[in-house]
Amino acid sequence: MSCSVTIRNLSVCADENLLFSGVNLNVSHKEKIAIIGANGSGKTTLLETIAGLRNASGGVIELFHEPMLNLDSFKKYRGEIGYLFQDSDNQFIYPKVLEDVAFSLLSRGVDKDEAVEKSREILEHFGIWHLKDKIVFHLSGGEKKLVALAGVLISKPKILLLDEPTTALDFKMQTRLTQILKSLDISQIIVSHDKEFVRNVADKIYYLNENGLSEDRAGIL
Ligand SMILES: Nc1ncnc2c1ncn2[C@@H]1O[C@H](COP(=O)(O)OP(=O)(O)OP(=O)(O)O)[C@@H](O)[C@H]1O
Repeated sequence: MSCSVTIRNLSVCADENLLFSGVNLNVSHKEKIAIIGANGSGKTTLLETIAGLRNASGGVIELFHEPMLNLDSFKKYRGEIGYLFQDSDNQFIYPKVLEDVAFSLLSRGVDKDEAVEKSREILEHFGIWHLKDKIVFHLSGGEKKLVALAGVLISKPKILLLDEPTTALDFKMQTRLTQILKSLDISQIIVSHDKEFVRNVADKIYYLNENGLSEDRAGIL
């Protein structure tokens, strides 16, 4: 089976302290997996390392079967990886919703009318077209999350990394997000404390601690 992300014996330090070691993971083409674990166990750090935003201390990350030998190697796949940050405010580049969602297409040279049309499509699909002229920083936490996700998905990444996607979402928004993620036929790595949500979305759930990832095969976590 074709794997989008393969991790072998990964270890990562923060401030020279070993956070975790022995992390092994295969995320196949279109597979959805979730990572849970205690506060401070390194879930966000692991996602950042997979995205090439920080250095590993040891081990190998392969994207699309190609080993990422240094942070420069990740550049080739930057357009294939979508990253939804834990704090949506870190995601926004433009002050207005429509401009922000269109940004990644415009930055790739897509013509303005086409970028606006694609933005309209995704905002309508998410049920938030009415927010198009709002200032992103004035939105509710849940609205911000959906706008940020629209901005990530508009460029059609092949791998989606999501850090605590349900934070600030009420039940209705969470249901909407669950439907959106389940309908996406791309590889997803979801970091979350929300076990019910990940059971609904993910094919596999892993628990992270300092000794690596263990899969919750029995469904007891
Ligand atoms: N750039 C950094 N410099 C120093 N320490 C860091 C850095 N990034 C993360 N850490 C530390 O590494 C540890 C793991 O942080 P991380 O955010 O990855 O954990 P987490 O499992 O995502 O936590 P939470 O569930 O609370 O979001 C924390 O103790 C954090 O303070």
